[in-house]
Amino acid sequence: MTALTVQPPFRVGKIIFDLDGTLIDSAPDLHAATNHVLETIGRPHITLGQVRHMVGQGARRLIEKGLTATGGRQNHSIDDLLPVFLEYYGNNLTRHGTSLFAGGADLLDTLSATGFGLGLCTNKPVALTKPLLSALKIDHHFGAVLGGDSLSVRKPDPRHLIETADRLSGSTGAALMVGDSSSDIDAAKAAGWPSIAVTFGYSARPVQELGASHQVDSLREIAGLVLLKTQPV
Ligand SMILES: O=C(O)COP(=O)(O)O
Repeated sequence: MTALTVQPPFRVGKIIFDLDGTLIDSAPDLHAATNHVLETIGRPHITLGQVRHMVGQGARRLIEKGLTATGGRQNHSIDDLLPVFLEYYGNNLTRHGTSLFAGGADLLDTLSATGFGLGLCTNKPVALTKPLLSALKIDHHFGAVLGGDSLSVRKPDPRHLIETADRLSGSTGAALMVGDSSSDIDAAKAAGWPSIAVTFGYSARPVQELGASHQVDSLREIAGLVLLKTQPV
């Protein structure tokens, strides 16, 4: 864990997680789906490293960035390419190796057992999020799951986080956001929440510049940090 100068004492009953780049390494399958779209319009493939920095603002933005990286938008319509992406990705959510980051399963088990209300707030379409959580066997931990299309707003709009927390039943008190990108941390700041940024995710910006309350180099650090600084309320 990297200690920052400001360390507010967490006192939260709810923890909201981002998905891609935070709990799961989904880049291999997002990479394959993006290249499938590019292939259908005769564009060259892009690398896994490029895709890692393109994830976090939903499927439309990923396709747009894939086009930009391979010659520009030109006359291609995202509306036409989105179904191609969603069909391929929906059929291949874990085929190329999408998996939990190290320590993810234990972390969720510990937090659930301790009584935290856990929510998931991602910019991924919700219809793909739920089967992915099931495939990775972590769906039962989350009392609320919101995707990028669940509301009319999405991260970095704080209402996406706040609504996720509000839909958690049986837990009260303030919430903590755990994420990897500026969308996550900006949304938490706008909501007035503390946040933990993971350093192993997909942020295009250096994580220390995101302004999170804390940052961690592994999911394994979070239980100790949260249990140390919070009492579920
Ligand atoms: O960009 C996406 O599809 C999802 O990204 P997120 O899970 O980091 O919000």
